[in-house]
Amino acid sequence: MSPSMAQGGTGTSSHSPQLNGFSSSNNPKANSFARRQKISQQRRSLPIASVERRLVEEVKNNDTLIVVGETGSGKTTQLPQFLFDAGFCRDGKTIGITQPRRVAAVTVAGRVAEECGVELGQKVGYSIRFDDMTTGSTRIKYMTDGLLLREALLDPYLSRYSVLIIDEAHERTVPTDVLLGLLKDVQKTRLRSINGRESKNKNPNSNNEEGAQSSIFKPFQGRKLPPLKLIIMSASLDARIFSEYLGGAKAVHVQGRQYPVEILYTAHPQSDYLESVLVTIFQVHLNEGPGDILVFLTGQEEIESVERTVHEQLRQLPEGKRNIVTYPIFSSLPSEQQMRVFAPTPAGFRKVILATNIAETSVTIPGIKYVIDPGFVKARSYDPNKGMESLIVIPTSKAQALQRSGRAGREAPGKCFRLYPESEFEKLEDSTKPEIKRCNLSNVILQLIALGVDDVPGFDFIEKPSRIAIVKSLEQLFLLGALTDECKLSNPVGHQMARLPLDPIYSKAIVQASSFNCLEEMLITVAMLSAESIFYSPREKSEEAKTAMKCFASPEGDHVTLINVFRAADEFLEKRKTVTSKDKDDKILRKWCKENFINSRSLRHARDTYRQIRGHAEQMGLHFASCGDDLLQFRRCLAASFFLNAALRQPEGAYRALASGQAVRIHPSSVLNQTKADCVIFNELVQTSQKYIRSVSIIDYLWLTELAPQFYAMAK
Ligand SMILES: Nc1ncnc2c1ncn2[C@@H]1O[C@H](COP(=O)(O)OP(=O)(O)OP(=O)(O)O)[C@@H](O)[C@H]1O
Repeated sequence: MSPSMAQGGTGTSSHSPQLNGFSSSNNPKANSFARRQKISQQRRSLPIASVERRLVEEVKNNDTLIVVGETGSGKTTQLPQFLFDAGFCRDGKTIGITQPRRVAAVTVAGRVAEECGVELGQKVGYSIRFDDMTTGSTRIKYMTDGLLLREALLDPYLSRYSVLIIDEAHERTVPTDVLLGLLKDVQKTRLRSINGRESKNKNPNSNNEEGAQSSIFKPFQGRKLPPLKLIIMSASLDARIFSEYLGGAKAVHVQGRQYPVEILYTAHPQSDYLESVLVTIFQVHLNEGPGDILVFLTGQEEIESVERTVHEQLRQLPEGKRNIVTYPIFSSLPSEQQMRVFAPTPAGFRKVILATNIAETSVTIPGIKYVIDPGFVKARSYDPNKGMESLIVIPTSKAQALQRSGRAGREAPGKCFRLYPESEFEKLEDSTKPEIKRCNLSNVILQLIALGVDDVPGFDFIEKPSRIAIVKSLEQLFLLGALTDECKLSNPVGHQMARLPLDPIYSKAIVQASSFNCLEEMLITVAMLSAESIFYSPREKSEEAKTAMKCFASPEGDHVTLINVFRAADEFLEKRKTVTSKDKDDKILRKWCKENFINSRSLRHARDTYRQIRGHAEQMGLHFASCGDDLLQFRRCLAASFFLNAALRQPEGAYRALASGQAVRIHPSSVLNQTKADCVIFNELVQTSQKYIRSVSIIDYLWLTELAPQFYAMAK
């Protein structure tokens, strides 16, 4: 396909190409005084600036407040500063703001620190898993919702906070939903600690008044705690649902947006949205004025494939028009690489950012004027009856489409190209189905129990997960040995599992590996499994890639194969002895990866993750050992950990997953694709044309009854 080919229907109006003279909002040479002036003027022009006084009054008068305002109106960056200025951090208290995504917490904190003229980590900071940029002086703290939930494990009353803002609540991530229930309770407990003061949310119709329901926490006996102000915030929120849940909380709407975003639809549905993405990128590049492009795709593989094709097609353009630089951003990309998308666009170039929904909410990426939205997202899906979680590509909701278009129009007017007809937009769901209704709950349940919630089905969820999903997850935790018969954390396994920031099945594998003398191998395995697609196979070199993979392939399966890759990279670096400079290491490793058809981004992610979980395991005092060449021991540990994902070969050649009874096949990317092992364990089930299992290793069927009698003795 020629990049200059115009495809009817995206509705772009033609502009004469203006390929030179791109400007970036982040000129590093700008004099700091001028920059401060500019920022202060920008702040004053935000829609939220005109309602500062009113918002502060509303927060003073209401313990819980819902704030809804257009994308880019200034909620995330300004409201915490208004509250700080109004004295909410007196007595050394902190204002905490949660974000569903790490990248948003980090970049917004950076922006607010700059607006306040302070160094990041002083008055303004952020805290995300494995990265804490706060100090004793931090008063405005951005963090992920998951991190605040973990903080609650250490301080159930979250006593350092005077205000907690749950931002982007429409995303309805599991941690956000759970936090809402917990924070309601923290508010009640804190109020009770000050002479049973009445809540300031006065709603005669509310059946959720303070005291109507008993606290999940033990009665508070101790010092008086200041009241907690709770603010729920989003651009695309059905305020009614939240208000009803939060005892009739008041909703405030911030009117207006800073710059308009023109929305364009295709005339017809697109049969191949990736093709349409490519056409639209080049159409914008060749026909529209200056400005960077943000494209939403569903995952790493798709992003990397579009990135390659953009570069191939660029070569076909006249020399003066090849001025595109591409940057990917997805969750498993190491954070320094994620941050590259926020850097100023090189002079004379147009930046094209290829992103998953990681860049959908909260972030402001300087320079973005055009958004291309094919309308799809990869979402978790869970079938509690089969106990199987999978990732599927589904259409976005209207709320997501709105958030995506809101990434343009933040510094100047923008355009959003939705690659589907307007009639399709009308058919989209209004909001995204809450994650808690479509994922395995064992992780969150383990955390709730660790927080002291005894009656998980009775927990005050904003929308209750199905009873069967709760029961299945409790059953899974019990089978993993995390819970006792009384549904308490077991000692020490359950407590150890709750301390590890991983899915329980992986926490169990790590705790278990310690007693199988193969902790090192299991840490590598879990780290490698956390990265998407370690092997990389370009279409035009698929035979070479297959040969390269054979050098690492183990007849025992994918887990040992992944360990082989990890260790080969380590040995290679060791031989080159380049530990003096991380940059040099990275460069050499990238070259090695390229030669061996390994995805260097994924390997770097795995190496980072390995270091982080190893740190946790060491802190917990787990017995650190390697089983060396005795991989039998390691495979027995795989069976003892992942026994819920075992499959038996059937006479006709397919496999049957033992826990769910589903017919599955080994994925073509597995090293065991051609083998005829009788019994295997796996880590992932993907549904494409049929059900495939990925990350597969051979085990002995008898190990299951020996090592997991709690399940296989029952199942017999
Ligand atoms: N890193 C940044 N660089 C430049 N401008 C920024 C940056 N962050 C924020 N801004 C400016 O501040 C405005 C308000 O951003 P803010 O994140 O507070 O809005 P919001 O209402 O929370 O939006 P959303 O609902 O999309 O999260 C942006 O539209 C943009 O003009």
